[in-house]
Amino acid sequence: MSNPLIELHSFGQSVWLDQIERALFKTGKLAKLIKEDGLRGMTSNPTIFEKAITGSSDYQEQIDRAARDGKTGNEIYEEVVIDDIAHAADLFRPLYDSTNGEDGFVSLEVSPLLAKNTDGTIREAKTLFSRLNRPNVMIKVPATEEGLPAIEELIASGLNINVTLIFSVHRYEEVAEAYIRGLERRAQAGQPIDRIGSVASFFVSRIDSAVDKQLEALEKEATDPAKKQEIHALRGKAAIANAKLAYASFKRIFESPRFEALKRKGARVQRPLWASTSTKDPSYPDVLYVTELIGPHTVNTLPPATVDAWRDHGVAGAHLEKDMDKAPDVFAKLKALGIDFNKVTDKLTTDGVRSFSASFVDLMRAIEQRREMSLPGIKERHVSALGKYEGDVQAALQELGSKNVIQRFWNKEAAVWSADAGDQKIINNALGWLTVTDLMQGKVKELKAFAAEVQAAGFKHAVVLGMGGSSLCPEVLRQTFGKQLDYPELLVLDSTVPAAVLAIDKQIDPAKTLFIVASKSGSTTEPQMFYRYYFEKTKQVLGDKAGQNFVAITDPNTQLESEAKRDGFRKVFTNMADIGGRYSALSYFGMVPFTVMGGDVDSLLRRAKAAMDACAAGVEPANNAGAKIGAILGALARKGRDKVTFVTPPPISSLGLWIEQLIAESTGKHGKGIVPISGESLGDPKVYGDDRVFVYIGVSGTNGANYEAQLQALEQAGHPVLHHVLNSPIDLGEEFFLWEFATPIAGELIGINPFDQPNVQESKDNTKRILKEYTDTGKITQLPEVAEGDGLTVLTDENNRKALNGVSTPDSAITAHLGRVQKGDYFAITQYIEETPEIESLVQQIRTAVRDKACVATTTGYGPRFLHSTGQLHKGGPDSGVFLQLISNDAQDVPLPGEKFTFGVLKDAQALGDFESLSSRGRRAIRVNLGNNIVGGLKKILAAVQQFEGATAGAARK
Ligand SMILES: O=C(CO)[C@@H](O)[C@H](O)[C@H](O)[C@H](O)COP(=O)(O)O
Ligand SMILES: O=C[C@H](O)COP(=O)(O)O
Repeated sequence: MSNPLIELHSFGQSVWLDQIERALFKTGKLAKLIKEDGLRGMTSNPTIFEKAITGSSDYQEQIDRAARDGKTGNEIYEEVVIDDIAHAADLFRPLYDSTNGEDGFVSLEVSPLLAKNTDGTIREAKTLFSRLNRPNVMIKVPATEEGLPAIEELIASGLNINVTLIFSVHRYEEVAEAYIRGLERRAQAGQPIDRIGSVASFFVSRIDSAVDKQLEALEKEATDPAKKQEIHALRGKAAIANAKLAYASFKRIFESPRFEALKRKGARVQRPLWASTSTKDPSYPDVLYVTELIGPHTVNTLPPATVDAWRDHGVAGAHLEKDMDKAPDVFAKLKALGIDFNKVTDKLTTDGVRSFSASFVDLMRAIEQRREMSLPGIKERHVSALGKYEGDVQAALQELGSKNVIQRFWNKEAAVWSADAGDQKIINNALGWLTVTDLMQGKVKELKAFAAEVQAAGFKHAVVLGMGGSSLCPEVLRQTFGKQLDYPELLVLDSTVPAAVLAIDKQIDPAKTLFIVASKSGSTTEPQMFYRYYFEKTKQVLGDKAGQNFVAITDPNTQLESEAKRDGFRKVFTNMADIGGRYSALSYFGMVPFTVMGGDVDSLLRRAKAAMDACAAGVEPANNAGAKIGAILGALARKGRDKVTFVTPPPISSLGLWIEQLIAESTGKHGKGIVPISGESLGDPKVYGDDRVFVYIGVSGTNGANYEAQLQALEQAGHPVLHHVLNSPIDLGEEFFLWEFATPIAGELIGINPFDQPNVQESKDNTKRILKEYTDTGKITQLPEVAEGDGLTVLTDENNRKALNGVSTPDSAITAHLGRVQKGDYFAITQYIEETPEIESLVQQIRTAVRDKACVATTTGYGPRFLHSTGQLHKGGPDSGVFLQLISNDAQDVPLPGEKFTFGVLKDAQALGDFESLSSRGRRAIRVNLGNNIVGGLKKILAAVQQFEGATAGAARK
């Protein structure tokens, strides 16, 4: 009996298999298909690989081995797919050779995340082709606009290319043109063209699925039975008609004199390859897209079920060229019904890229998950070199054990931290974060559904409007993971500086932006103002639909919750009330923005869960990952090493922003506190006093090695050094939990309540008073001037002025201020100015100069952001801070709807309120007004600091 699969070849059609999985080789099934069914090639795509790799255990051993060898997720992916493609290509090689390169090809697609990136596609295609190093491999490139030039270039470079995701005849023709141009370039350069293989994968069934859906709706709407019938008759017609038109173009193009010239040099036609040829509508024959598309110089790539169906009951015949002239009628009828076919094919292209990308991302995440399981656990990745402090830390761990602190912590006993009834009330309502990871793991589905809704609504940006605990985690995640393909870009606004607001304005279109108003209390001034400002702007473009561009994250029953309901917000995420701001990273506050930006929330929470387990009640202090960090910080702080210096290289360099708030706000009170130092560059051991402990947190396989020598030198100089090596950036989930757990442990050891922030309110109250003064009088009282000149003005309160000893120029005021720094102090630069790369670089240069000249720890913080972070420590912590507040004039101010004050006035009030809080405590502080020229002013401050005579590490100063 003849085999219908083999018969297709006598009509000029090659059957390829649209499938790959390791079992095909292991069972010998592929070899059998080639031998017995005349299979002549094979195609893969990201969805096929995703199903193969995640759906069987065949790949696990290889992934585990590669992970243990230190390979990244991407390297593992390439290794696995390259192995499969190579294996298949080797099985097809005899056919390739015997047909002189006509058939026997196996295709591997470039990452679909490169579909809009011409250069990236070219680079990756060349890498894959050369790594495979086999003549019968085709690299698949999507037929996007950006894919077309890549196709031409790759053909010209001598690669075999399978062009995928072609839906329209117009795009098909562009693909053929790119192929021919590529060949012409080669021929002109005198290179051979007889061994270049290429197919154009024209997608079939998806056309019917999309058109039929529209026809079904129209049929439902139609009342006239004849009309209904006419519409019904068009179902299942568009895909084949479209393919026939593409085939007509194929013939015209490849029978043209232009191609004839190439043919004479050995060129082969670029065969149309029918893809997406399994039947989707069960009411159609299961071999519909095989029967109708049989013709010379074509390929049909069939999934296994269609191969089996055709073998079983396929009847071959030359149908493709039948009724070609009737194909245009189908489109004329669709047009008459109002169906825009171009729109259909455009959408199919976009959806096709999106769906391959989604498969690819899911696959990478699955590999990552598997990789994680084979990698060292938290314990093995944490190393601490404590030197002479080892005994102190052991004693602290014993103290924790004897007081049963860990079990009591998990039992949520407020008495661990305070005997005071007021404190206990706060603590009892602040420990929800301990178990929020479990809760959030149950909400992943809800979060992902929301992200899909946001994606489908076409938002280009998502902007978090919030402060401190409600914005810092999203800021870290945004900086770490960056824009994800097909998801809105995440931005965070946590500044009232007009230039910062304008910088966001410049980037977004309110009509295409999702605003995430994030405020635990729901009444914090800044998010309230941001909300008002952007709601007004959005109303101007969307009218009473503006609420659809807003979501809120807030506690139950807050002012924000009722406003969100009033304004018709798209959604309100009601967070758990028993989680304080700085402990809310793993709750809705961190996870909603992360999911909306397309982040891998599953993995992040899984990593947090692993950290939770490593801190569990049953794990004794010495082995308890979080308790150990807490014991080290607490014990060292008690020994005067209270400056925890974080070294966090890219890609997680922003992590310090988040940890800084957690530690400073939790421990900086009642004259005590641990001072987090983040973002300070590493220096020579001689610039550090004996008040430091260093914490390196880096991602394995990145640039950690660059820091090794410096960290070792610090260790040798007697500084305690902790190392945390993350397997990948997604381990931030682990860090979030670990530091949340460690900080209250350290707090217990130094004797404070880590869950309140008694002095934050004070600056907020000052701000309110100053704003009232402004609305009543139209101005803000200024601080007294100390010195003025060269564009800079130095201002401060009476006590500080006296301490500066009659200085007359800004330079001398700055150096005199530096002269007040003593051993064990920290120098804090608090800048209420916009953050640009140039400004940030100058601020860091000033900071480094201060550290190196005065030999003290330094911090920097953009206002008003730091008021919700290190601001608590500045006021409530030890009197070891020396402050340099920087302000400037605003080149452009931004009015606030419904208020008499502007963003600029609000920022000025916040800066003054902050200064007054420091002043009322007799803190050493000056303000420098940079005037209109921020960059110029910063350069002058830098020069002044550089003039400072300096100190040697640890030297006491007056
Ligand atoms: O593009 C090629 C071959 O070049 C195919 O692998 C192609 O990706 C597949 O046929 C389709 O993705 C399958 O689509 P569908 O049947 O799921 O609609
Ligand atoms: O850290 C928290 C900030 O002070 C903001 O508070 P909020 O979330 O209540 O607006």
